[in-house]
Amino acid sequence: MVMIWENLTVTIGADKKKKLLDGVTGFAQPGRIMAVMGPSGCGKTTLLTSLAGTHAANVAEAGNIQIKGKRRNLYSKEVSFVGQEELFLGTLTVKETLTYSANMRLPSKMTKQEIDKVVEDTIIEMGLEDCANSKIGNWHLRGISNGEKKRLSIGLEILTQPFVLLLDEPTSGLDSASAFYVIQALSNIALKGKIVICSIHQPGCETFNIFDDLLLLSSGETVYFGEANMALKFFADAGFPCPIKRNPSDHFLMSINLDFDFINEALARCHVLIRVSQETTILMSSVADLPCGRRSSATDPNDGPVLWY
Ligand SMILES: Nc1ncnc2c1ncn2[C@@H]1O[C@H](COP(=O)(O)OP(=O)(O)OP(=O)(O)O)[C@@H](O)[C@H]1O
Repeated sequence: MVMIWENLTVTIGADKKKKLLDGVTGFAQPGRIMAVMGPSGCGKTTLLTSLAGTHAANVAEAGNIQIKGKRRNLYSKEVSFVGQEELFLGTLTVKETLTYSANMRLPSKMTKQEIDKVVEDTIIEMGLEDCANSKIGNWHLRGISNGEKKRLSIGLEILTQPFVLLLDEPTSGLDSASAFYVIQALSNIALKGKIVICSIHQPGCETFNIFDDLLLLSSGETVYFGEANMALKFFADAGFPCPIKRNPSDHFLMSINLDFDFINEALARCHVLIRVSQETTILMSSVADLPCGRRSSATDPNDGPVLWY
């Protein structure tokens, strides 16, 4: 019941020499929310659009993406992608926008009452009750807040109940409290048995703590992939302890930015950065049997880093 991406390589150019992603491997489980982090330009959006099957026409993709044991189908309704762009009709209210989209996208055999129920549930799930009847707004009409717009974008995608929800920086431009609220809402969606993966830039401590899993990228390569709460130990073991009072996510990015070759070498010495290998392939094929949901090991402080490949 997992989503797997194996040896994912994305290149541009006729000669396919420039690699935007270089053999990235990982998996995501239902019931868990994963953060994709890394410096600007490291390939976060590229990874998410590849997983969603919506990458630009000028890039070439190689590798294997599977959902529930089957190769990802580009036209599958199981995967939804929420990009950074928000395109709304400013003169419609939040509820009108959701109702319009629900009528267009939900099965035509559904009755008006059933569609209204889906819209109401989505409004509650995304905490949009207070602004349900407010106009979204545009350049000359003051409307809902940026945080509410982000939650509306997510609401539009969860109308169809996708199994996998991919989001590109759902908290960009939000203050820390609004960002926390958005990620909390996404975590609640994951808890309903969905896979949620989102890129995020330097979340605050409280927001970071919501994430179950973390994928850290640098220059299109994996630096860390595992449980989010084990990343600090991972970096400390590799010789990059997080100073007291520094935000962990700041620390990861600062360490990566030091010198990728240096950190890569240090991490490899610790036998924790393991590149795609024969063993990985075997391990990857066995993750399909993992149970869904948050694992008890995440709460056991005596456990070492759980490295999934
Ligand atoms: N279609 C494309 N054509 C050419 N170059 C591209 C294309 N898509 C991405 N890139 C380049 O690939 C690299 C990774 O881009 P990507 O948008 O995935 O990074 P990111 O980690 O999401 O960055 P940011 O945090 O700044 O949004 C960048 O150098 C970008 O310029």
